Amino acid sequence: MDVSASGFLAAALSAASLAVSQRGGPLCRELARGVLELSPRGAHAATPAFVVSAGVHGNETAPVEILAAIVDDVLAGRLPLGVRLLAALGHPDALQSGERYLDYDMNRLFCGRHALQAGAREAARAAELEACVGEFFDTARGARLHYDLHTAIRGSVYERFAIVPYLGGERPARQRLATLAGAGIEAVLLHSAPAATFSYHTSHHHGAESYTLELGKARAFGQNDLARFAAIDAQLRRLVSGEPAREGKIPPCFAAKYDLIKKSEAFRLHLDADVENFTRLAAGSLIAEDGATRYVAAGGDERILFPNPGVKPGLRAGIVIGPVSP
Ligand SMILES: O=C(O)CCC(=O)N[C@@H](CCC(=O)O)C(=O)O
Ligand SMILES: [Zn+2]
Repeated sequence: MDVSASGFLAAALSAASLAVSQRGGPLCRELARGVLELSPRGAHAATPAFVVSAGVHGNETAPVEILAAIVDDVLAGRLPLGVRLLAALGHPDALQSGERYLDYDMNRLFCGRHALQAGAREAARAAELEACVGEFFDTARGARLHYDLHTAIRGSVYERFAIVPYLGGERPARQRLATLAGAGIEAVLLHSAPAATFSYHTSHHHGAESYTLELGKARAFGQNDLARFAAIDAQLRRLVSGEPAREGKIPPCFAAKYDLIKKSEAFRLHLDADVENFTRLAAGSLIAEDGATRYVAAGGDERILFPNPGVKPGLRAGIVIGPVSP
């Protein structure tokens, strides 16, 4: 890592305990490496419980810098705390090496899926994070919110977008979409099936209002232009301090139609190497093929999200999406 880290981030990266004064400030409990629970004095069961995670992928560093600065500000008394906050730096070892993952994509290992990849370093960490959020939400009787902060490998037609985990066929309330817009979110993808992601885990197993937030392009520590993240930073600070969230105009919504699954090493993606997320797919064009399986665009404003032929066989190599009304 080529930037000097301090406070919460430095402690997580070096696997050291964070030295926190417990006098007067919020109550502070370290649940695991890089996982800190902060509670205002006088918090009770109905106090809103907010999980903010970042760095589930080790190459996505801007959200980590933002979350770490917020935690440091709360601990130093520069930002008031109005909720119970669980701040989680997802994968400190991958953050150290600047890689998306070390052995296996951790955002495919939640909902107990880690048991199927027991040898992977991410399996143990996914299980640990599941235990931390389980303990955190266990006593929460008020609002439960989870923002899992990411950045994307590619550029995007919509620079900042939210992914709503599958809600069993329900649509998120319009007010929730307005709150995402207030965080600078320009488009929303609704998943159409369960997944083994962190946001689906907290939504499905803990009844949280959960999102994966894609906030820009993935860059290494020291190379982020944090001004591009000002809207999410401001919204997080409002939510953490218990102020009303800012709302904006309902963003365009899309739904996942199907995943491009890389079944074998024969998988070929037939899109430009630099194609952006949310690029329209011309009707009838060949998107990808994998042996005898051919993925052809159906038209009707179909678009591509997260195309990545480099994933391990068995995993998602892209999502074909289409517009839906919010
Ligand atoms: O840029 C990419 O190809 C991947 C960015 C990323 O990490 N996205 C998340 C989305 C999770 C979800 O579908 O909720 C991921 O792939 O894990
Ligand atoms: Zn990610």
